[in-house]
Formats: sequence, C-alpha cells, structure tokens
Amino acid sequence: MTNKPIKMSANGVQVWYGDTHAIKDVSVDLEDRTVTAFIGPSGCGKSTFLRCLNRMNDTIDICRVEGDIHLDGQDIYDRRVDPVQLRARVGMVFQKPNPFPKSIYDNVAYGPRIHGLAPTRADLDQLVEEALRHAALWEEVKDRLTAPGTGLSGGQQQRLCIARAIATQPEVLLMDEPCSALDPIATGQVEELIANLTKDFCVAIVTHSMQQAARVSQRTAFFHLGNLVEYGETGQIFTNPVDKRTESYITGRIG
Ligand SMILES: Nc1ncnc2c1ncn2[C@@H]1O[C@H](COP(=O)(O)OP(=O)(O)OP(=O)(O)O)[C@@H](O)[C@H]1O
Repeated sequence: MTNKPIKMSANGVQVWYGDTHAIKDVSVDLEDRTVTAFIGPSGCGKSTFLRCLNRMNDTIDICRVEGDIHLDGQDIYDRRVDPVQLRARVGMVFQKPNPFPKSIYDNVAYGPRIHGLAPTRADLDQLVEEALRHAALWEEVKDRLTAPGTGLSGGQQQRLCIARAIATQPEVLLMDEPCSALDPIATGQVEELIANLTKDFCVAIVTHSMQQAARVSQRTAFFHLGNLVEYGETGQIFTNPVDKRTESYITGRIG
C-alpha cells in the first residue's frame, strides 16, 4: 500500500442473486486519489462488486448483500444511510453513455438541483461550468448548453455523464466499463480525463481491457469466479503476479 488514506473499505462482502453466489468473501481497501481497476473474466463479479459500493444492487430485488462497506469509516449499509444521498457521494458512470433527454446544461444541473447545492442561478451556472471543465468538455459545448445532451457524439456524451456525476461533488467515482462503447479516440480522451480525476477523487473502474487498466490505474484487483484473487500495485499485478490464476488471465490463457 502507499501512504494515501483509505476512502472506502470493504470487508467480507458476499453477494447472492437468488441462489447464485456472485461475490465470495471479498475484502478490499480503496485508497483516496487513486484509480483502482477491477479486472477479470466475464461473469467473475466485477460489476456486482462495484455496484455494492454505492448500493446500486439495492435496486435489484433478488440481490442480497452481506458484509461491511465503509466510506470514511461510516457503514454505508447502516439503516440510517439514505441511498440517494450516498449515491451523491459515490457517483457512477455506466458502460453506455446515458444522458437524460434534456439539455447539456440540465443534465449537469440535475444533481445539484436535487441536492440543493446551488442556491442561486449564478451558483448553478458556476457549478455546471466547473463540472464541464473538470470533465474536459466545456470548450466543446460552452456555446450550445441548451442543445440536447443526446445530440453529442458518444465520447462527448460519456464526458457529459462524467460531468453529471461530478456535479454533485462526490468523493468517489465508480465507472463500469466507461469506454466500452467508445471509439479509440474518444477512449483516449476519457482515459486522459480519468487520469486527471485522480487529483480529486477516489476512482474505481471496471474494465475488460488490461491495457486500459495498465494505462489508467495505480492499483488493480483481479476477480475470478466471485473471489478476489489478487490485489496490489498495477505494475506488480501485470509484471509479477503472485497467483497462477492472475498470471493465466493476464497472459490470455483464461478469460
Ligand atoms: N441482475 C442479475 N440477476 C441475476 N444474476 C446476475 C445479475 N447480475 C449479475 N448476475 C450474475 O452474477 C455473476 C457476476 O456477474 P457480473 O455482471 O457482476 O460479472 P462481471 O465480471 O461484471 O461480468 P462482465 O465482465 O461480463 O460484465 C454472474 O454469474 C451473473 O450472471
């Protein structure tokens, strides 16, 4: 571990979908201001585990989560925690860009409006501009803020979704294969953006691309059949894995 503080800490997490045991006793600490990549073969539970971190699995009826997950020492599954408030602190970006059918401005203003973060219109304007700048999109959209978000290119839409997620001033950003629907140029822009986000956020990203994990993350967690097999510095995982299963995956023998 480096000496960065721990932002989120998961201990003994188990997840079931009905009888399917999708996550088996997983414990992970996520460092602040660090990108942590979750990698592993299809169906190994990466997305399921990611969704535990902001209680998105609560929305799936047959899903049952056990174990402890803490954000800054607070149990996020405590009955007193409001999942909507939690998701403002632990934002999420999905595989397919999913802007709301609203203007570019309103997409970004949505969260701050719901959470009452901007008392005046000038405050809201400022928050929207900051989020769009932070998401490296401002220069491309500043003259068409009232145009629909759905009219942007795929890569711009994904950066808009990132702007929407950071507009509520979260502490953690979860990204579930955020580049899988993008072309290589848009992927490069989003990866560059992710690298910049590390300055301000704790980021966890699910990716199928080992090259992407190697490019954007400082720490990597390798999942296999619902188990966390290995977790460490990204460089070590890719060049000197301890577990045979990790080695098989990164050399392309399983997956
Ligand atoms: N909504 C759901 N209902 C039932 N089972 C589910 C659901 N979501 C995931 N599962 C099951 O949980 C296991 C883990 O799936 P998950 O999507 O988390 O894996 P993953 O590693 O993210 O896969 P992929 O890389 O293909 O997206 C799989 O067996 C999957 O079929």
